[in-house]
Amino acid sequence: MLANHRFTDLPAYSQLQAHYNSLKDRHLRDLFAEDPARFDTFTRQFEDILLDFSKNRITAETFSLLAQLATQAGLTDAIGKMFSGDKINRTEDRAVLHVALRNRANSPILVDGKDVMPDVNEVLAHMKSFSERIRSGEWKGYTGEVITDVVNIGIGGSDLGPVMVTEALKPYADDKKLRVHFVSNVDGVHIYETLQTVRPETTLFLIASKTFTTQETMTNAQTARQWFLDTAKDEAAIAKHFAALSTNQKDVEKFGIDPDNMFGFWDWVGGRYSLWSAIGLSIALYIGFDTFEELLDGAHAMDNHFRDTPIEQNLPVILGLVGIWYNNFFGAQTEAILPYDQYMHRFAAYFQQGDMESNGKSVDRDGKPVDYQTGPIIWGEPGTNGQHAFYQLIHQGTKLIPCDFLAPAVSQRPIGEHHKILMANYFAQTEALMNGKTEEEAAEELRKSGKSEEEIKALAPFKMFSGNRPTNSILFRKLTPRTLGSLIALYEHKIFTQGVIWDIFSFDQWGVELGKQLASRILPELQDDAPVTTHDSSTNGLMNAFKTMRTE
Ligand SMILES: O=P(O)(O)OC[C@H]1O[C@](O)(CO)[C@@H](O)[C@@H]1O
Repeated sequence: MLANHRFTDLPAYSQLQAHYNSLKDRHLRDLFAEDPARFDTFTRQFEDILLDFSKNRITAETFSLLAQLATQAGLTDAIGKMFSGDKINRTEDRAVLHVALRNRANSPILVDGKDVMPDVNEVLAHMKSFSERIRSGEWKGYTGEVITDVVNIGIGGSDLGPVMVTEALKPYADDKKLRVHFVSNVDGVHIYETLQTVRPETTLFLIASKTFTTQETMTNAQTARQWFLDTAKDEAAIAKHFAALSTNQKDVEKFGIDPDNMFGFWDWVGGRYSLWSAIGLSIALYIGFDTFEELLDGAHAMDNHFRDTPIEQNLPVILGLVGIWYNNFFGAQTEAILPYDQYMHRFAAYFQQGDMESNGKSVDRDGKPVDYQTGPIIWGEPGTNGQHAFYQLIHQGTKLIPCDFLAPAVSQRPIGEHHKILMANYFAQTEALMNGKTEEEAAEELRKSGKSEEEIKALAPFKMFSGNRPTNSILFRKLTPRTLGSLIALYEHKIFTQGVIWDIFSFDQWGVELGKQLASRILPELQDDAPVTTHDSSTNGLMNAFKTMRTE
Protein backbone atom coordinates (compact mmCIF):
# COMPACT_ATOMS: atom_id res chain seq x y z
CA MET A 1 0.00 0.00 0.00
CA LEU A 2 1.38 3.42 -0.90
CA ALA A 3 1.74 5.83 2.00
CA ASN A 4 -0.44 8.88 1.38
CA HIS A 5 0.91 12.36 1.82
CA ARG A 6 -0.40 15.81 1.11
CA PHE A 7 1.63 17.26 -1.76
CA THR A 8 1.55 20.81 -0.41
CA ASP A 9 2.52 19.61 3.09
CA LEU A 10 5.82 18.13 1.93
CA PRO A 11 8.67 20.19 3.44
CA ALA A 12 10.30 20.62 0.01
CA TYR A 13 7.06 22.11 -1.32
CA SER A 14 7.28 25.22 0.88
CA GLN A 15 11.01 25.44 0.27
CA LEU A 16 10.32 25.37 -3.47
CA GLN A 17 7.66 28.04 -3.03
CA ALA A 18 10.17 30.35 -1.37
CA HIS A 19 12.82 29.43 -3.89
CA TYR A 20 10.38 30.15 -6.73
CA ASN A 21 9.88 33.68 -5.43
CA SER A 22 13.59 34.34 -5.56
CA LEU A 23 14.08 32.73 -8.97
CA LYS A 24 10.99 33.62 -10.95
CA ASP A 25 12.37 36.84 -12.41
CA ARG A 26 15.75 35.46 -13.38
CA HIS A 27 16.38 35.08 -17.09
CA LEU A 28 17.73 31.92 -18.67
CA ARG A 29 20.23 34.08 -20.55
CA ASP A 30 21.76 35.11 -17.23
CA LEU A 31 21.73 31.59 -15.86
CA PHE A 32 23.68 30.46 -18.92
CA ALA A 33 26.06 33.43 -18.74
CA GLU A 34 26.82 32.68 -15.10
CA ASP A 35 27.57 29.01 -15.60
CA PRO A 36 29.51 27.93 -18.68
CA ALA A 37 29.11 24.28 -17.64
CA ARG A 38 25.32 24.47 -17.48
CA PHE A 39 24.83 22.06 -20.37
CA ASP A 40 26.98 19.43 -18.64
CA THR A 41 25.25 19.96 -15.31
CA PHE A 42 21.77 19.50 -16.72
CA THR A 43 22.26 16.79 -19.32
CA ARG A 44 21.68 13.08 -18.86
CA GLN A 45 22.24 10.21 -21.24
CA PHE A 46 20.43 6.90 -21.47
CA GLU A 47 21.70 4.58 -24.22
CA ASP A 48 21.20 6.55 -27.46
CA ILE A 49 18.98 9.15 -25.83
CA LEU A 50 20.30 12.48 -24.59
CA LEU A 51 18.12 14.62 -22.34
CA ASP A 52 19.21 18.25 -22.13
CA PHE A 53 17.13 20.05 -19.51
CA SER A 54 19.51 22.98 -19.13
CA LYS A 55 17.15 25.39 -20.91
CA ASN A 56 14.80 25.30 -17.94
CA ARG A 57 14.32 27.99 -15.33
CA ILE A 58 16.16 26.03 -12.70
CA THR A 59 19.39 26.20 -10.75
CA ALA A 60 21.27 23.48 -8.91
CA GLU A 61 19.24 24.44 -5.85
CA THR A 62 15.92 24.05 -7.71
CA PHE A 63 16.96 20.65 -8.93
CA SER A 64 18.03 19.51 -5.52
CA LEU A 65 14.76 20.70 -3.94
CA LEU A 66 12.73 18.98 -6.64
CA ALA A 67 14.66 15.78 -5.99
CA GLN A 68 13.85 16.14 -2.28
CA LEU A 69 10.19 16.56 -3.17
CA ALA A 70 10.29 13.21 -4.98
CA THR A 71 12.04 11.55 -2.05
CA GLN A 72 9.63 12.99 0.50
CA ALA A 73 6.69 11.81 -1.61
CA GLY A 74 8.03 8.25 -1.37
CA LEU A 75 8.73 7.88 -5.08
CA THR A 76 11.34 5.14 -4.73
CA ASP A 77 9.01 3.06 -2.61
CA ALA A 78 6.15 3.62 -5.05
CA ILE A 79 8.28 2.52 -8.01
CA GLY A 80 9.21 -0.64 -6.11
CA LYS A 81 5.55 -1.34 -5.42
CA MET A 82 4.54 -0.99 -9.05
CA PHE A 83 7.30 -3.33 -10.20
CA SER A 84 6.50 -5.92 -7.59
CA GLY A 85 2.84 -6.20 -8.52
CA ASP A 86 1.27 -4.42 -5.53
CA LYS A 87 -2.31 -3.33 -6.15
CA ILE A 88 -1.45 0.34 -6.47
CA ASN A 89 -4.57 1.03 -8.56
CA ARG A 90 -6.64 1.04 -5.39
CA THR A 91 -9.96 2.31 -6.75
CA GLU A 92 -10.09 -0.71 -9.05
CA ASP A 93 -8.14 -3.02 -6.73
CA ARG A 94 -5.63 -3.85 -9.45
CA ALA A 95 -1.91 -4.14 -9.90
CA VAL A 96 -0.30 -1.94 -12.57
CA LEU A 97 2.03 -4.09 -14.58
CA HIS A 98 2.65 -2.87 -18.09
CA VAL A 99 6.28 -3.40 -17.08
CA ALA A 100 5.58 -7.15 -16.91
CA LEU A 101 4.50 -7.16 -20.55
CA ARG A 102 8.03 -6.19 -21.55
CA ASN A 103 9.89 -7.88 -18.73
CA ARG A 104 12.53 -9.37 -21.00
CA ALA A 105 14.50 -10.61 -18.00
CA ASN A 106 11.54 -12.88 -17.34
CA SER A 107 12.04 -12.55 -13.59
CA PRO A 108 8.92 -13.59 -11.66
CA ILE A 109 6.34 -10.89 -10.90
CA LEU A 110 3.65 -11.98 -8.49
CA VAL A 111 0.03 -10.87 -8.41
CA ASP A 112 -2.02 -12.51 -5.65
CA GLY A 113 0.89 -14.91 -5.16
CA LYS A 114 0.95 -16.05 -8.80
CA ASP A 115 3.75 -15.31 -11.25
CA VAL A 116 2.26 -13.48 -14.25
CA MET A 117 5.22 -14.14 -16.55
CA PRO A 118 4.17 -17.59 -17.87
CA ASP A 119 0.87 -16.10 -19.09
CA VAL A 120 2.64 -13.09 -20.61
CA ASN A 121 5.06 -15.38 -22.44
CA GLU A 122 2.28 -17.63 -23.66
CA VAL A 123 0.40 -14.74 -25.26
CA LEU A 124 3.62 -13.41 -26.82
CA ALA A 125 4.29 -16.86 -28.28
CA HIS A 126 0.74 -16.95 -29.66
CA MET A 127 1.23 -13.49 -31.20
CA LYS A 128 4.49 -14.66 -32.74
CA SER A 129 3.10 -17.79 -34.37
CA PHE A 130 -0.07 -16.04 -35.54
CA SER A 131 1.73 -13.02 -36.97
CA GLU A 132 4.30 -15.21 -38.71
CA ARG A 133 1.60 -17.34 -40.33
CA ILE A 134 -0.22 -14.27 -41.58
CA ARG A 135 2.91 -12.48 -42.80
CA SER A 136 4.33 -15.52 -44.56
CA GLY A 137 1.06 -16.14 -46.40
CA GLU A 138 0.66 -19.55 -44.80
CA TRP A 139 -2.63 -18.36 -43.28
CA LYS A 140 -5.30 -18.22 -45.96
CA GLY A 141 -8.61 -16.42 -46.05
CA TYR A 142 -11.85 -18.27 -46.69
CA THR A 143 -11.32 -18.28 -50.49
CA GLY A 144 -7.73 -19.44 -50.21
CA GLU A 145 -6.21 -16.01 -50.80
CA VAL A 146 -3.50 -14.60 -48.53
CA ILE A 147 -4.22 -11.75 -46.11
CA THR A 148 -3.12 -8.38 -47.46
CA ASP A 149 -4.86 -5.96 -45.05
CA VAL A 150 -5.34 -5.79 -41.31
CA VAL A 151 -8.08 -3.59 -39.86
CA ASN A 152 -7.71 -2.87 -36.13
CA ILE A 153 -11.04 -1.87 -34.61
CA GLY A 154 -10.57 -0.26 -31.20
CA ILE A 155 -10.60 3.10 -29.48
CA GLY A 156 -8.54 4.99 -26.88
CA GLY A 157 -5.78 2.76 -25.59
CA SER A 158 -6.88 0.02 -27.95
CA ASP A 159 -6.16 2.27 -30.91
CA LEU A 160 -3.83 5.18 -30.15
CA GLY A 161 -0.76 3.10 -29.24
CA PRO A 162 -0.88 0.82 -32.28
CA VAL A 163 -1.58 3.81 -34.55
CA MET A 164 1.30 5.81 -33.11
CA VAL A 165 3.80 2.93 -33.20
CA THR A 166 2.91 1.65 -36.69
CA GLU A 167 3.31 5.20 -38.00
CA ALA A 168 6.58 5.71 -36.12
CA LEU A 169 8.05 2.41 -37.31
CA LYS A 170 6.87 2.53 -40.91
CA PRO A 171 10.44 2.13 -42.22
CA TYR A 172 10.52 -1.28 -40.52
CA ALA A 173 7.58 -2.40 -42.62
CA ASP A 174 9.28 -1.67 -45.90
CA ASP A 175 8.82 -5.30 -46.91
CA LYS A 176 5.16 -4.23 -47.38
CA LYS A 177 3.87 -7.61 -46.31
CA LEU A 178 0.65 -6.10 -44.99
CA ARG A 179 -1.24 -2.84 -44.93
CA VAL A 180 -2.71 -1.80 -41.58
CA HIS A 181 -5.81 0.33 -41.05
CA PHE A 182 -7.33 1.66 -37.86
CA VAL A 183 -11.01 2.29 -37.22
CA SER A 184 -11.84 3.97 -33.93
CA ASN A 185 -14.58 6.59 -34.28
CA VAL A 186 -18.19 5.42 -34.00
CA ASP A 187 -18.94 7.91 -36.76
CA GLY A 188 -19.89 5.54 -39.62
CA VAL A 189 -17.68 7.57 -41.90
CA HIS A 190 -14.59 5.99 -40.35
CA ILE A 191 -15.49 2.38 -41.05
CA TYR A 192 -17.13 3.25 -44.36
CA GLU A 193 -14.00 4.89 -45.73
CA THR A 194 -11.80 2.06 -44.49
CA LEU A 195 -13.96 -0.68 -45.96
CA GLN A 196 -13.78 1.09 -49.33
CA THR A 197 -10.09 0.26 -49.45
CA VAL A 198 -10.11 -3.45 -48.54
CA ARG A 199 -11.61 -6.75 -49.78
CA PRO A 200 -13.35 -9.26 -47.49
CA GLU A 201 -11.40 -12.16 -48.99
CA THR A 202 -8.02 -10.73 -47.99
CA THR A 203 -8.77 -8.76 -44.81
CA LEU A 204 -8.14 -9.67 -41.20
CA PHE A 205 -10.11 -7.74 -38.57
CA LEU A 206 -8.66 -7.36 -35.09
CA ILE A 207 -11.34 -6.43 -32.57
CA ALA A 208 -9.25 -4.69 -29.95
CA SER A 209 -11.06 -4.00 -26.71
CA LYS A 210 -9.94 -4.70 -23.18
CA THR A 211 -13.53 -4.90 -21.96
CA PHE A 212 -15.15 -6.00 -25.23
CA THR A 213 -18.11 -3.82 -24.27
CA THR A 214 -17.02 -0.39 -25.54
CA GLN A 215 -19.94 0.94 -27.55
CA GLU A 216 -17.88 2.47 -30.36
CA THR A 217 -15.77 -0.63 -30.89
CA MET A 218 -18.65 -3.08 -30.68
CA THR A 219 -20.69 -1.03 -33.15
CA ASN A 220 -17.80 -0.90 -35.62
CA ALA A 221 -17.09 -4.61 -35.07
CA GLN A 222 -20.70 -5.58 -35.84
CA THR A 223 -20.66 -3.44 -38.98
CA ALA A 224 -17.41 -5.08 -40.11
CA ARG A 225 -18.84 -8.53 -39.38
CA GLN A 226 -21.98 -7.82 -41.41
CA TRP A 227 -19.95 -6.33 -44.28
CA PHE A 228 -17.80 -9.45 -44.29
CA LEU A 229 -20.76 -11.86 -44.17
CA ASP A 230 -22.54 -9.98 -46.97
CA THR A 231 -19.83 -11.37 -49.23
CA ALA A 232 -18.66 -14.51 -47.45
CA LYS A 233 -22.23 -15.69 -46.69
CA ASP A 234 -20.90 -18.30 -44.28
CA GLU A 235 -20.35 -17.70 -40.53
CA ALA A 236 -17.69 -20.41 -40.50
CA ALA A 237 -15.51 -18.06 -42.58
CA ILE A 238 -15.31 -15.63 -39.62
CA ALA A 239 -12.66 -17.84 -38.00
CA LYS A 240 -10.24 -16.98 -40.80
CA HIS A 241 -10.88 -13.25 -40.75
CA PHE A 242 -11.60 -12.09 -37.19
CA ALA A 243 -9.40 -12.10 -34.10
CA ALA A 244 -10.02 -10.57 -30.69
CA LEU A 245 -7.59 -8.78 -28.39
CA SER A 246 -9.34 -8.67 -25.06
CA THR A 247 -9.58 -9.64 -21.42
CA ASN A 248 -13.23 -10.69 -21.83
CA GLN A 249 -13.32 -14.25 -23.13
CA LYS A 250 -17.06 -14.69 -22.61
CA ASP A 251 -18.08 -11.78 -24.83
CA VAL A 252 -15.44 -12.64 -27.42
CA GLU A 253 -17.02 -16.08 -27.79
CA LYS A 254 -20.51 -14.56 -27.93
CA PHE A 255 -19.36 -12.40 -30.83
CA GLY A 256 -18.48 -15.61 -32.68
CA ILE A 257 -14.70 -15.33 -32.69
CA ASP A 258 -12.80 -18.61 -32.61
CA PRO A 259 -11.13 -18.98 -29.16
CA ASP A 260 -7.91 -19.86 -31.02
CA ASN A 261 -7.98 -16.35 -32.45
CA MET A 262 -8.32 -14.69 -29.08
CA PHE A 263 -5.28 -12.95 -27.61
CA GLY A 264 -5.82 -12.32 -23.93
CA PHE A 265 -4.46 -9.88 -21.45
CA TRP A 266 -5.25 -9.04 -17.86
CA ASP A 267 -6.92 -6.49 -15.64
CA TRP A 268 -3.51 -5.23 -14.49
CA VAL A 269 -2.88 -3.80 -17.97
CA GLY A 270 -4.33 -0.29 -18.22
CA GLY A 271 -5.88 0.50 -21.62
CA ARG A 272 -3.53 3.42 -22.24
CA TYR A 273 -0.55 1.26 -21.31
CA SER A 274 -1.56 -1.76 -23.40
CA LEU A 275 0.33 -1.47 -26.68
CA TRP A 276 2.90 -3.91 -25.26
CA SER A 277 0.23 -6.57 -24.79
CA ALA A 278 -2.05 -8.40 -27.23
CA ILE A 279 -3.30 -4.94 -28.19
CA GLY A 280 0.02 -4.62 -30.03
CA LEU A 281 -0.85 -7.44 -32.43
CA SER A 282 -1.39 -5.01 -35.32
CA ILE A 283 2.12 -3.69 -34.64
CA ALA A 284 3.61 -7.20 -34.69
CA LEU A 285 1.75 -7.99 -37.90
CA TYR A 286 2.98 -4.80 -39.53
CA ILE A 287 6.66 -4.77 -38.57
CA GLY A 288 7.15 -8.47 -37.79
CA PHE A 289 7.34 -10.10 -34.38
CA ASP A 290 11.13 -9.85 -34.01
CA THR A 291 10.97 -6.10 -34.53
CA PHE A 292 8.05 -5.87 -32.09
CA GLU A 293 10.32 -7.57 -29.56
CA GLU A 294 12.95 -4.87 -30.09
CA LEU A 295 10.30 -2.33 -29.10
CA LEU A 296 9.68 -4.33 -25.92
CA ASP A 297 13.45 -4.54 -25.29
CA GLY A 298 13.75 -0.75 -25.45
CA ALA A 299 10.91 -0.26 -23.01
CA HIS A 300 12.38 -2.87 -20.67
CA ALA A 301 15.74 -1.10 -20.70
CA MET A 302 14.01 2.16 -19.70
CA ASP A 303 12.04 0.29 -17.01
CA ASN A 304 15.29 -0.93 -15.47
CA HIS A 305 16.73 2.57 -15.62
CA PHE A 306 13.62 4.00 -13.93
CA ARG A 307 13.62 1.36 -11.20
CA ASP A 308 17.35 1.31 -10.46
CA THR A 309 18.70 4.82 -11.04
CA PRO A 310 19.01 7.49 -8.35
CA ILE A 311 16.54 10.33 -8.69
CA GLU A 312 18.99 12.96 -9.94
CA GLN A 313 20.17 10.71 -12.78
CA ASN A 314 16.79 9.24 -13.62
CA LEU A 315 15.40 10.53 -16.92
CA PRO A 316 11.67 9.91 -16.37
CA VAL A 317 11.91 11.36 -12.86
CA ILE A 318 13.71 14.44 -14.13
CA LEU A 319 11.05 15.03 -16.78
CA GLY A 320 8.37 14.61 -14.13
CA LEU A 321 10.03 17.01 -11.69
CA VAL A 322 10.65 19.70 -14.29
CA GLY A 323 6.99 19.40 -15.31
CA ILE A 324 5.89 19.84 -11.68
CA TRP A 325 8.09 22.93 -11.34
CA TYR A 326 6.13 24.71 -14.09
CA ASN A 327 2.72 23.17 -13.34
CA ASN A 328 2.68 23.88 -9.62
CA PHE A 329 4.95 26.87 -9.14
CA PHE A 330 4.86 28.86 -12.39
CA GLY A 331 1.17 28.08 -12.96
CA ALA A 332 1.70 26.64 -16.46
CA GLN A 333 -1.45 24.92 -17.68
CA THR A 334 -0.12 22.98 -20.64
CA GLU A 335 2.91 21.16 -21.97
CA ALA A 336 3.73 20.75 -25.64
CA ILE A 337 5.36 17.63 -27.06
CA LEU A 338 7.05 18.55 -30.34
CA PRO A 339 8.74 15.75 -32.26
CA TYR A 340 11.02 16.82 -35.10
CA ASP A 341 10.37 13.54 -36.84
CA GLN A 342 7.44 13.13 -39.19
CA TYR A 343 7.17 9.43 -38.32
CA MET A 344 6.34 10.49 -34.75
CA HIS A 345 3.37 12.56 -35.85
CA ARG A 346 0.96 10.75 -33.49
CA PHE A 347 3.30 10.80 -30.48
CA ALA A 348 1.70 13.83 -28.82
CA ALA A 349 -1.80 12.50 -29.53
CA TYR A 350 -0.83 9.21 -27.91
CA PHE A 351 0.38 10.93 -24.76
CA GLN A 352 -2.69 13.11 -24.65
CA GLN A 353 -4.50 10.01 -23.52
CA GLY A 354 -1.49 8.61 -21.66
CA ASP A 355 -1.05 11.70 -19.53
CA MET A 356 -4.47 13.34 -19.37
CA GLU A 357 -6.46 10.15 -18.71
CA SER A 358 -3.90 9.18 -16.05
CA ASN A 359 -3.35 12.41 -14.18
CA GLY A 360 -6.50 14.39 -14.97
CA LYS A 361 -7.71 13.89 -11.38
CA SER A 362 -8.90 16.26 -8.68
CA VAL A 363 -9.12 14.11 -5.58
CA ASP A 364 -6.11 12.76 -3.74
CA ARG A 365 -5.59 9.17 -2.65
CA ASP A 366 -7.64 9.80 0.47
CA GLY A 367 -10.58 10.85 -1.69
CA LYS A 368 -10.19 14.50 -0.65
CA PRO A 369 -10.32 17.34 -3.19
CA VAL A 370 -6.85 18.61 -4.06
CA ASP A 371 -6.06 22.31 -3.65
CA TYR A 372 -3.24 22.29 -6.17
CA GLN A 373 -2.92 21.64 -9.89
CA THR A 374 -2.51 18.08 -11.18
CA GLY A 375 -2.10 16.82 -14.75
CA PRO A 376 -1.21 19.29 -17.49
CA ILE A 377 -2.97 19.65 -20.82
CA ILE A 378 -0.82 17.82 -23.35
CA TRP A 379 -0.71 18.85 -26.96
CA GLY A 380 1.65 19.13 -29.90
CA GLU A 381 2.36 18.53 -33.55
CA PRO A 382 5.53 17.61 -35.37
CA GLY A 383 8.09 20.27 -36.18
CA THR A 384 8.36 22.17 -38.48
CA ASN A 385 4.60 22.23 -39.12
CA GLY A 386 3.91 23.49 -35.62
CA GLN A 387 6.30 26.40 -36.21
CA HIS A 388 4.02 27.70 -38.94
CA ALA A 389 0.90 27.19 -36.86
CA PHE A 390 1.07 27.80 -33.11
CA TYR A 391 4.68 28.71 -32.26
CA GLN A 392 3.80 32.41 -32.48
CA LEU A 393 1.93 32.04 -29.20
CA ILE A 394 4.73 30.01 -27.62
CA HIS A 395 7.26 32.73 -28.53
CA GLN A 396 5.31 35.92 -27.95
CA GLY A 397 2.02 35.00 -26.28
CA THR A 398 1.13 35.66 -22.64
CA LYS A 399 1.20 32.01 -21.60
CA LEU A 400 4.14 30.00 -20.35
CA ILE A 401 4.28 26.77 -22.32
CA PRO A 402 7.05 24.35 -21.39
CA CYS A 403 7.96 22.33 -24.48
CA ASP A 404 9.70 19.03 -25.14
CA PHE A 405 11.63 19.03 -28.41
CA LEU A 406 12.41 15.52 -29.65
CA ALA A 407 14.57 14.69 -32.66
CA PRO A 408 16.73 11.95 -34.20
CA ALA A 409 20.33 12.68 -35.21
CA VAL A 410 20.00 10.24 -38.10
CA SER A 411 17.03 10.38 -40.43
CA GLN A 412 15.28 7.23 -41.58
CA ARG A 413 15.03 8.84 -45.01
CA PRO A 414 18.20 10.81 -45.71
CA ILE A 415 17.24 12.85 -48.73
CA GLY A 416 19.38 15.79 -49.79
CA GLU A 417 19.58 18.52 -47.18
CA HIS A 418 16.19 17.81 -45.59
CA HIS A 419 17.42 16.48 -42.28
CA LYS A 420 19.98 19.24 -41.72
CA ILE A 421 17.34 21.86 -42.48
CA LEU A 422 14.93 20.14 -40.06
CA MET A 423 17.59 20.02 -37.37
CA ALA A 424 18.64 23.63 -37.93
CA ASN A 425 15.06 24.52 -37.04
CA TYR A 426 15.12 22.18 -34.05
CA PHE A 427 18.18 23.85 -32.56
CA ALA A 428 17.04 27.36 -33.52
CA GLN A 429 13.70 27.06 -31.78
CA THR A 430 14.97 26.17 -28.32
CA GLU A 431 17.70 28.79 -28.59
CA ALA A 432 15.18 31.45 -29.63
CA LEU A 433 12.75 30.47 -26.88
CA MET A 434 15.49 30.70 -24.32
CA ASN A 435 17.27 33.88 -25.39
CA GLY A 436 14.49 35.82 -27.01
CA LYS A 437 15.45 39.15 -28.54
CA THR A 438 15.68 42.37 -26.56
CA GLU A 439 14.07 45.58 -27.74
CA GLU A 440 17.55 47.01 -28.31
CA GLU A 441 18.50 44.03 -30.46
CA ALA A 442 15.27 44.40 -32.40
CA ALA A 443 15.96 48.15 -32.85
CA GLU A 444 19.49 47.46 -34.05
CA GLU A 445 18.24 45.01 -36.66
CA LEU A 446 15.70 47.54 -37.91
CA ARG A 447 18.40 50.20 -38.06
CA LYS A 448 20.56 47.91 -40.19
CA SER A 449 17.65 47.34 -42.54
CA GLY A 450 17.47 51.12 -43.12
CA LYS A 451 14.42 52.06 -41.03
CA SER A 452 14.13 55.59 -39.65
CA GLU A 453 14.42 56.17 -35.90
CA GLU A 454 10.70 56.90 -35.82
CA GLU A 455 9.88 53.63 -37.55
CA ILE A 456 12.25 51.77 -35.25
CA LYS A 457 10.52 53.18 -32.19
CA ALA A 458 7.14 52.14 -33.52
CA LEU A 459 8.14 48.62 -34.63
CA ALA A 460 10.69 47.43 -32.08
CA PRO A 461 8.13 46.49 -29.37
CA PHE A 462 6.47 44.07 -31.80
CA LYS A 463 9.74 42.57 -32.91
CA MET A 464 11.19 41.86 -29.50
CA PHE A 465 10.92 38.44 -27.82
CA SER A 466 10.99 38.17 -24.06
CA GLY A 467 12.61 34.70 -24.18
CA ASN A 468 13.04 32.84 -20.89
CA ARG A 469 10.66 30.19 -22.26
CA PRO A 470 11.65 26.74 -21.06
CA THR A 471 12.34 23.64 -23.12
CA ASN A 472 13.67 20.11 -22.77
CA SER A 473 15.63 18.75 -25.72
CA ILE A 474 15.49 15.00 -26.24
CA LEU A 475 17.98 14.09 -28.92
CA PHE A 476 18.36 10.45 -29.92
CA ARG A 477 20.47 8.71 -32.53
CA LYS A 478 17.74 7.20 -34.70
CA LEU A 479 14.09 6.25 -34.33
CA THR A 480 14.70 2.51 -34.07
CA PRO A 481 12.13 0.16 -32.48
CA ARG A 482 14.33 -0.04 -29.40
CA THR A 483 14.64 3.72 -29.06
CA LEU A 484 10.93 4.22 -29.60
CA GLY A 485 10.21 1.64 -26.88
CA SER A 486 12.50 3.56 -24.52
CA LEU A 487 10.95 6.91 -25.38
CA ILE A 488 7.41 5.66 -24.75
CA ALA A 489 8.44 4.14 -21.43
CA LEU A 490 10.23 7.40 -20.57
CA TYR A 491 6.96 9.33 -20.81
CA GLU A 492 4.93 6.57 -19.13
CA HIS A 493 7.20 6.73 -16.10
CA LYS A 494 7.18 10.52 -16.11
CA ILE A 495 3.40 10.30 -15.71
CA PHE A 496 3.81 7.78 -12.90
CA THR A 497 6.33 10.02 -11.12
CA GLN A 498 4.01 13.01 -11.22
CA GLY A 499 1.00 11.00 -10.07
CA VAL A 500 2.92 9.76 -7.02
CA ILE A 501 4.13 13.24 -6.11
CA TRP A 502 0.65 14.72 -6.51
CA ASP A 503 -0.73 11.85 -4.42
CA ILE A 504 -3.37 10.90 -6.97
CA PHE A 505 -4.34 7.61 -8.57
CA SER A 506 -2.97 7.55 -12.11
CA PHE A 507 -4.38 4.24 -13.26
CA ASP A 508 -8.15 4.57 -13.14
CA GLN A 509 -10.29 6.74 -15.44
CA TRP A 510 -13.66 7.26 -13.82
CA GLY A 511 -13.94 10.61 -15.52
CA VAL A 512 -14.89 9.04 -18.83
CA GLU A 513 -17.83 7.11 -17.39
CA LEU A 514 -20.48 9.81 -16.98
CA GLY A 515 -20.58 10.72 -20.67
CA LYS A 516 -20.81 7.02 -21.55
CA GLN A 517 -23.72 6.53 -19.11
CA LEU A 518 -25.64 9.50 -20.46
CA ALA A 519 -25.07 8.46 -24.09
CA SER A 520 -26.68 5.09 -23.41
CA ARG A 521 -29.61 6.82 -21.73
CA ILE A 522 -30.01 9.22 -24.64
CA LEU A 523 -29.74 6.67 -27.46
CA PRO A 524 -33.26 5.19 -26.95
CA GLU A 525 -34.69 8.72 -26.93
CA LEU A 526 -33.34 9.27 -30.44
CA GLN A 527 -35.19 6.28 -31.90
CA ASP A 528 -38.50 8.04 -32.65
CA ASP A 529 -39.88 11.51 -33.39
CA ALA A 530 -41.42 12.09 -29.95
CA PRO A 531 -40.36 15.40 -28.39
CA VAL A 532 -37.75 15.01 -25.66
CA THR A 533 -38.58 16.55 -22.28
CA THR A 534 -36.50 14.58 -19.79
CA HIS A 535 -33.35 16.75 -19.75
CA ASP A 536 -32.42 20.38 -19.12
CA SER A 537 -33.74 22.91 -21.63
CA SER A 538 -30.51 23.04 -23.64
CA THR A 539 -30.19 19.27 -24.06
CA ASN A 540 -33.93 18.88 -24.78
CA GLY A 541 -33.77 21.78 -27.25
CA LEU A 542 -30.77 20.39 -29.09
CA MET A 543 -32.20 16.87 -29.30
CA ASN A 544 -35.51 18.19 -30.60
CA ALA A 545 -33.74 20.40 -33.15
CA PHE A 546 -31.81 17.33 -34.28
CA LYS A 547 -35.07 15.43 -34.79
CA THR A 548 -36.61 18.30 -36.72
CA MET A 549 -33.57 18.77 -38.96
CA ARG A 550 -33.72 15.11 -39.93
CA THR A 551 -37.33 15.32 -41.07
CA GLU A 552 -37.05 18.59 -43.00
O1 LIG B 1 -10.23 -1.32 -24.70
P1 LIG B 1 -11.59 -0.88 -24.31
O2 LIG B 1 -12.13 -1.64 -23.15
O3 LIG B 1 -12.52 -0.95 -25.50
O4 LIG B 1 -11.51 0.62 -23.84
C1 LIG B 1 -11.08 1.64 -24.69
C2 LIG B 1 -10.71 2.89 -23.95
O5 LIG B 1 -11.80 3.36 -23.17
C3 LIG B 1 -11.35 3.89 -21.94
O6 LIG B 1 -11.74 3.03 -20.94
C4 LIG B 1 -11.94 5.23 -21.66
O7 LIG B 1 -11.69 6.14 -22.68
C5 LIG B 1 -9.83 3.92 -22.08
O8 LIG B 1 -9.17 3.88 -20.89
C6 LIG B 1 -9.58 2.75 -22.96
O9 LIG B 1 -8.32 2.82 -23.51
